[in-house]
Parts: sequence; structure tokens; C-alpha cells
Amino acid sequence: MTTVIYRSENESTEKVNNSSRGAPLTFFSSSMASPKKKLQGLVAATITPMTEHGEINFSVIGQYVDYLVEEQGVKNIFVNGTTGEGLSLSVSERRRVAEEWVTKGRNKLDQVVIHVGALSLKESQELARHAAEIGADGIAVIAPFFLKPWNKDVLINFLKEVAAAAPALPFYYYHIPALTGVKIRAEELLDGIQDKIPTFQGLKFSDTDLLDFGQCVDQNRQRQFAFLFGVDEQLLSALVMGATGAVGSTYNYLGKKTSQMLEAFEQKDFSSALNHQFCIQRFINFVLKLGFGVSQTKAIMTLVSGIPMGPPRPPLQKASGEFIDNAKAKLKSLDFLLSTDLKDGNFESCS
Ligand SMILES: CC(=O)N[C@H](C=O)[C@@H](O)[C@H](O)[C@H](O)CO
Ligand SMILES: CC(=O)C(=O)O
Repeated sequence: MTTVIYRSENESTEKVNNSSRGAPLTFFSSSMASPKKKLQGLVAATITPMTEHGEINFSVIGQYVDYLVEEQGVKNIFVNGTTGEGLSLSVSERRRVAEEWVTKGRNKLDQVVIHVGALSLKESQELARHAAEIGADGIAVIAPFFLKPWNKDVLINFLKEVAAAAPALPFYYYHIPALTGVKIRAEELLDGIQDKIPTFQGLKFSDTDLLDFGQCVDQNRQRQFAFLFGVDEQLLSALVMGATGAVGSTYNYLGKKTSQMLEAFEQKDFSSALNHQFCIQRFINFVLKLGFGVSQTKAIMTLVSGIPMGPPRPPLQKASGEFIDNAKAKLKSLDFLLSTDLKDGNFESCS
């Protein structure tokens, strides 16, 4: 079970973490080796920067961390997922990328969650163990998507074997049926999941089925799970449904904007929250119509942050020059570019 633990002013026991003294600081699950804060708020799904030759460009990750924290106010990351092309990297690359984010994020980021899903259980377990060794804050796993689990129990058994390789790390199931083709409903999967996976800590839900998402929340109200929504253009609806946070690609460059929406929602200023969501939707709707995926996310992040993200790895193809020009004009008109020299004063009413 989960309990909130408090630390008193003069307590001189082992340092739990660097949060302020006397505050309710962590959610501690007795099944875990170490106390962990609940993952909440915005989580950026990190891009894996690459060189023009298609190798991982580790050299910009430190800068990338600073950009997220200082410019976007985002302090949680989700590494080697869809946006990070995790499934297009070798196991050794995935290990090195995870290590670099953990190292560069130390004392800067709140949580680093590593996606360790793979088609091979062995590889997934190796990555889970590795995530624990390097001091990551959690692991997430998608459903294996070539030889697929055909029902809930079969999928849970796979996830359980992975989770067991990192028994001290919070475990998140990453539900993304459009990409995995595994359409087992999350609500069904969550039913009784902690009996099988004691480290289960939450769900990253990347689907538009708000009935399924709502029922995940409703049926698990007593549990301190994180319900992280993954469709950025619909986040406000998911907040209404009980989302406790969000993982997404757009928080890399629209983190600040999206935080304004979260704040308005928290203040119960729903009309402002809706305005913020509509502004974000205008951008995402625009790029979706041009063709929007990981390649385009890399190009947009390069544009907005100034940090070179490089091309994607095949089979993905570099975003076209035409896409970049159009996306840039839209970002400008919505006032979504942070640096002033790119502004031209011709705004839609979004700032
Ligand atoms: C399929 C995919 O990559 N989904 C991302 C995360 O789950 C989202 O962040 C989307 O990129 C975003 O919602 C735009 O559609
Ligand atoms: C968007 C997301 O969560 C991912 O890239 O995995």
C-alpha cells in the first residue's frame, strides 16, 4: 500500500531526497526498495539527437536538459519512447542514451523514466536492470508488437517478467494501441495488476478512448497510480477525466504553454484553460494536416530550441523544407517561439 511520509524539521536520518523539509515529500510503497515521488505534471518524451550521419549525438544532451528545465519549465522526461525512436536503436545505444540523460539530468531533473519495451523479453529485462543500475526513477514498457499477446493475462505475464528484472523501480505500462496494434483495453489490464506486478505505479495512455481512460481512473481511485495522458492535443479532456500528468512530444517545445493550461485548470479557470488548449490544438491540427510524426518533431524542436536534433533514423525520413517553413510560420503567428528575434508581430490571438 501507499502512504505519504512526512519529514520533520529536525529529523537527521538518511536523506530521502532534496525536497523542502517538513513538507509531504514522497509516496512510499512498501514493495519498493526506495521511496519515490509520484510522477506528475508534464513529462517530455525526449528526442534522441542524431548527427547528419545517423549516429547518436550525445554531445547536446546536457544542453537539452538545461533547455527543458530553464526554457520550458519541464523537469520530468520519458526516454527512448516513441519520440526517442527507442525501438529503432540498438540495445547498446539505448543503454548509452539512458545513461547520458540520467547523468546530465542529475540535480536538475525530478524524474527520468526509461522506456525499456522490446520484442525480446531478454532485451527488455536487460534494459530494465540497466535502468535500475544507473539510478533511473522508473521504467515503462509497451506491449510487444510483432508476436503479440492476445489477451490481458498473456500481456500481464510479459510485463511482469520485465518488471521483476527491476524490482526496486516504479513500473509504468505504456498503452499505445495505434502503434503496437495491441488493443487490449487499459481498464481491463489494470484490473488486479498490482497482485501480479507489485511495482506497478501508473499508466501512460496514448489513445483517444476517454471511456477507457476514465474507467482506469475511476476503478483505481484508492490506489496512488499516476495516470499520464499521451495525446497532447486532447490533454484538457483527460484532465477533466482525472489525468494526474501527461507525457508527450510537444512538451519539448510547448511545455511552457501547456503549463499555463495546467495552471488555469488547477485554478478552475476553465475558459482560460480551454483557450490554451485551443491554441495548442491550432498548432497540432495544422502540422497533423501536413504530416506530423517523429521526424517533424525533430525539425520543430531544432527550430524552437536551436539545439540540433538531426535527422531521424530510417525508416523515418527527414522532414521536408516545406514542412519546416510552414511550421515555422505557424509557430510565429501563434507566438509559440520563445526567442524574440524570430517574431514578426503578425499574431493570432493566442499569447
Ligand atoms: C504517437 C505519438 O508520438 N504520440 C505522442 C505521445 O504519446 C504525442 O505526444 C503526440 O506526438 C502528440 O499528441 C501529437 O499528436
Ligand atoms: C510521446 C511519448 O510518450 C513517446 O514518445 O513515447
